[in-house]
Amino acid sequence: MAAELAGKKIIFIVGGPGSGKGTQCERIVAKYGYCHLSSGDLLRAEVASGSERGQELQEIMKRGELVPLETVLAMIRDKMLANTDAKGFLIDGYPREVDQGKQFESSIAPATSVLYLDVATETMVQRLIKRGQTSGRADDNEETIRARLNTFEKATAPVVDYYKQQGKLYEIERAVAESSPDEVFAKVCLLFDKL
Ligand SMILES: Nc1nc2c(ncn2[C@@H]2O[C@H](COP(=O)(O)OP(=O)(O)OP(=O)(O)O)[C@@H](O)[C@H]2O)c(=O)[nH]1
Ligand SMILES: Nc1ccn([C@@H]2O[C@H](COP(=O)(O)OP(=O)(O)O)[C@@H](O)[C@H]2O)c(=O)n1
Ligand SMILES: [Mg+2]
Repeated sequence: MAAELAGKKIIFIVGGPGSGKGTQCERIVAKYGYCHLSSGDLLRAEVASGSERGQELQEIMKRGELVPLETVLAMIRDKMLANTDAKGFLIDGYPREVDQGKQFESSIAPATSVLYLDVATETMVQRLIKRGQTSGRADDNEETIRARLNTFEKATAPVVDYYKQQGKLYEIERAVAESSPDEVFAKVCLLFDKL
């Protein structure tokens, strides 16, 4: 447990590729002042740095596979410890596996809540193909999108059940998660207003 993070709200933001995690995190930051840490963005920053580690990460991400647990956990921890004045943290796109969640909670701090956006696979495919037209992301192409969805189904879907059993899950059900960002955010606020 990192003492500097005691008492901080820590919310895992979980959902498939293109489920709207980043879109909701932007709105949560604007309204509630949390620190938004997107694991995908942290990894892309390492890739953009041109480091040798970045090149290795890029290869994994282009295959839609998961990078080593220790790598992404260390990146998130460093960023949290550099932002201890934040009132809370949004850990976007993490955990990707149950073990990642356990490692985070034992070595950094327990998660206060887990926000899950449930969106249908084909909806996510269409959203990401559209985003890919402007995002410039190396993984927003149909082949990698399908690989990421497969990774999500196999490795990350169990994370949802794990935190549901722990009573920590706050689910945005499909009917809402597939509507507009405003409607999703209205439901998201019901969680953050009571934290
Ligand atoms: N209709 C609709 N589209 C959305 C919503 N949220 C996000 N989108 C669109 O879906 C695409 C993906 O949204 P992101 O917020 O980047 O999704 P993400 O979960 O962060 O995706 P990854 O970073 O790839 O995991 C974007 O192009 C958004 O415009 C929503 O609530 N409704
Ligand atoms: N905890 C994490 C987060 C992202 N990643 C990698 O980074 C990529 C981009 O993550 P992201 O959250 O921006 O996008 P999605 O994969 O969710 O669509 C993932 O596809 C993984 O290859 C990872 O391996 N482990
Ligand atoms: Mg995102």
